[in-house]
Amino acid sequence: MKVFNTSQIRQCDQYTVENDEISSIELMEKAALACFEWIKSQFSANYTYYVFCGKGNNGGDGLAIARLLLEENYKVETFVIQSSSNFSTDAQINFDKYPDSVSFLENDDFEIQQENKKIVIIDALFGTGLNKPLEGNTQKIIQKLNHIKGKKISIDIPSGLFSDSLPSEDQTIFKADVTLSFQFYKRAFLHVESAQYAGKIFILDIGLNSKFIQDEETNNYIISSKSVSDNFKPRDPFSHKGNYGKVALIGGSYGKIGSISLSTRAALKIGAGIVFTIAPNCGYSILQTLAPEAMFISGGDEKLITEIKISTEKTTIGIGPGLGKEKLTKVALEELLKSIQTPAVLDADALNIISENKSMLNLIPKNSIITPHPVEFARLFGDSKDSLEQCELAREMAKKYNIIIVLKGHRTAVLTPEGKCYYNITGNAGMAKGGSGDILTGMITGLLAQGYSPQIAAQLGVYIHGKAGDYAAKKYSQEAMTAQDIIHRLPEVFLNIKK
Ligand SMILES: NC(=O)C1=CN([C@@H]2O[C@H](COP(=O)(O)OP(=O)(O)OC[C@H]3O[C@@H](n4cnc5c(N)ncnc54)[C@H](O)[C@@H]3O)[C@@H](O)[C@H]2O)[C@@H](O)CC1
Ligand SMILES: [K+]
Repeated sequence: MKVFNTSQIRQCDQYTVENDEISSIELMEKAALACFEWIKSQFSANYTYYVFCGKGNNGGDGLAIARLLLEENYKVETFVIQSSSNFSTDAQINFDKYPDSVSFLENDDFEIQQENKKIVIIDALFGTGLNKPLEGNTQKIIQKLNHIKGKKISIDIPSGLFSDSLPSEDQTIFKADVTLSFQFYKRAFLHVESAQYAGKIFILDIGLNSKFIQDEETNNYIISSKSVSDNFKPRDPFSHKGNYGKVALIGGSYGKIGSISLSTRAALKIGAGIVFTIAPNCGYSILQTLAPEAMFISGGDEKLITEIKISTEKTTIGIGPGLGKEKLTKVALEELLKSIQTPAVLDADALNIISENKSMLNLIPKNSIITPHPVEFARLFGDSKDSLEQCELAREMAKKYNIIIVLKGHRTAVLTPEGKCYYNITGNAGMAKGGSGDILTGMITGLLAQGYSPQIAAQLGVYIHGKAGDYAAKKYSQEAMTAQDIIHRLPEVFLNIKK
């Protein structure tokens, strides 16, 4: 699913009005109707709705929503911000059509009866037309709204937030519980510094022109459930284990055998045919017990990996979880990287070793997948001022080193050597725990071994990992779920992809 910037969304709007049988006012009505239907499905008529509108098209949406609510006998109070600018053409039409009186706000002295707890505040003050951070009365109005208790819904985007950039710390922005956005994810919804204002995001299809959407180019995408199903390869009834690849997960050190055992189990559970684990000897009994389906290969020493004895020709390597950074381990990693010709997966301490020996970056085989979290990424490639800047740096590094970077975070992003960014929107805060990353490494390595291209293995891996995490949270709660629970929920994910 494509992510467009504000100017592309505006062009798409315009293209739709010029090429489809729909006028801009009809498009606004369609957008308002979609919001109204969503609101109706979630809230009863017992709520009082306070609708705050600006004078642009976002305000026009708000006025139309308020009218639709009134027409179905919901209790509605509508406010319009008084400003020197005129209503946009379509907002004026909706203002004229509004069947009740509205209150014009010159400052923040409006009242909302809070003893009646059932209130919904609808923010239709500013949308994608915001041209600078809010100040003066508009700023005060939003600050006051942010202190009022009630359900808060932003239309299209929280007022005060820009679609394509991140806010400064002192920027005033409406804090929504829910954002009902039209047709597309906005980049601001995909970065933690701005997404926190949007709450839960629902994308409402308002039928914008599909040819424009198909033809218009972008470098940013959402990994959709459809693209996952389209890329998924069901197992062939006539196949044998050799058809599903050979994996070697390499990692673990004394006290950190758990991490490589999680990777091993994830690789098995995601469908890899044959799985080896290369770990220090202290891991032997643990691994043979926790993952009896996998074979153990000694890493050469009791407590750390000092040698990696595996033919890399037909084996897909995933290396890093719990590996440690001992000098002998570093040498073993270096030797391994020099010997691999095919894409591998590098995580955790494998990346930390490379960040302490930057020349090793050039040893990473072409089209390999690295899976750093933001701190590991910064160690490898330097600091960034925020997550958007880090994402752009990752895009450059993916191109420069010809690798796929899975930048883990609130919304994990997969950056490709062609400069594309694929955001993952599955997953939840229950996954922000030790072990989640080890599992992701196992999953991506297991998918790569099964013949998925590195880019697709990375995309499927992050999507499936997040989705399994969502099933785990549903069953065990975000608080109580552990990384192992993510592995246990993989069956639900596969059964659903197949549906
Ligand atoms: N994308 C789409 O397909 C559709 C978009 N629509 C709506 O149109 C919106 C965009 O509308 P507009 O381009 O009219 O813009 P907005 O409604 O976001 O804002 C423009 C208005 O806000 C004022 N303004 C901008 N920045 C300000 C600031 N910092 N302080 C004070 N005033 C400021 C402008 O003077 C203007 O009056 C979208 O967000 C969406 O809600 C819908 O009507 C239907 C279809
Ligand atoms: K808004």
